[in-house]
Amino acid sequence: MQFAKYLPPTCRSIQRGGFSNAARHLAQKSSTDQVRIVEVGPRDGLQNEAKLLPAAVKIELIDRLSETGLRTIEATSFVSPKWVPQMGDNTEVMRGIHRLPGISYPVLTPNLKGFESALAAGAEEVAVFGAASDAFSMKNVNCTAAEAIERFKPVLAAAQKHGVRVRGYVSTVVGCPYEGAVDPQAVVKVVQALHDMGCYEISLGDTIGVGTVGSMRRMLDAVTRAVPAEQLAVHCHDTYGQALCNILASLEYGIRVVDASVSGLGGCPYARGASGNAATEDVVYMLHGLGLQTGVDLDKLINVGRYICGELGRPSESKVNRAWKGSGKA
Ligand SMILES: CC(C)(COP(=O)([O-])OP(=O)([O-])OC[C@H]1O[C@@H](n2cnc3c(N)ncnc32)[C@H](O)[C@@H]1OP(=O)([O-])[O-])[C@@H](O)C(=O)NCCC(=O)NCCSC(=O)C[C@@](C)(O)CC(=O)[O-]
Repeated sequence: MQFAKYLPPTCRSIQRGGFSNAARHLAQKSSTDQVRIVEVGPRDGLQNEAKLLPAAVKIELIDRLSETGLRTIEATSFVSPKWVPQMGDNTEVMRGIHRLPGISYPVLTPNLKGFESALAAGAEEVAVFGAASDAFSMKNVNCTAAEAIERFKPVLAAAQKHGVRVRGYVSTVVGCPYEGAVDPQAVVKVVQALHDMGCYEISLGDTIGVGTVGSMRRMLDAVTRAVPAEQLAVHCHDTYGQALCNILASLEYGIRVVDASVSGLGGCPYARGASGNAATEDVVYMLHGLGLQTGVDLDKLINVGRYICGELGRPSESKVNRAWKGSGKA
């Protein structure tokens, strides 16, 4: 993958009076603010791990995450097992987890078939996933971005009938692994379509983690003009180490829902070379440092990260988790 093509032609200086001023302002103005973290490790994380884990481990992971104070835990996806074999045990996982009151366990559903299977497995919230680039959409769901939107219409109709909440995703919001930089207006088009069809929240995915504060701001300037920040979330992969900066930039726009993956698990099966999401431990540490509340117990989360990394046989991608270990804190 040629990541250099995502860099802006000139290195723009930080706008709006500087990033640290903006962050200070944010912390002062919003000290009582709550940020909801959408934990995507069991789905986005494990869908791209080379090691196939048994359903029992996934269930244990979700149950342990449920004890950390997280309110949304994306559990699995109802996609074709030929496309993503790692999620082939979706029904077993959904039936096995111990659902706690006040916690939502959404699952991904690309089409009506997926929605019907998810419903049968007891899902009460689903997510449809579109993209701002046709090339990525073709690789990911075998149809164009516009065709994917058409497939979502019956899902939304069925969800409404069954009282199921629907979240929307837009992938490749700043860069596509096949097309390069993405025009913010292409993002607006998909966000608007998902909003109009009834998604209660739309998560903006920097799928391959090439975004910078500059490109995120250009995208968010356009998107927040079309849909209120209260109905948006951000989903930042950390390939270039920019995820936390990009999340902080989105907070400046009033976004208060952040997707993250425990210990930075995962990547995207259709974006070779992309690393996992921002690690939940690192996101929580940053948000708490800003005086924002998440309701998440960082000590417990650290232990969940260690549990799943132990099962996968690899070190945590979370810097906070590694530092906690070094400092003997947990
Ligand atoms: C969407 C399809 C199914 C289209 O795949 P297709 O081959 O075009 O589908 P089709 O309708 O032609 O059906 C082909 C076969 O798939 C079956 N099928 C059809 N639908 C389903 C279903 N729901 N569940 C199980 N099976 C299904 C269907 O029954 C049939 O089975 P056959 O007759 O050959 O035995 C496929 O492309 C697919 O499953 N893609 C999955 C892609 C995926 O999971 N990607 C990762 C998630 S997105 C992501 O990670 C990004 C995100 C959200 O995190 C945000 C970000 O970071 O940007």
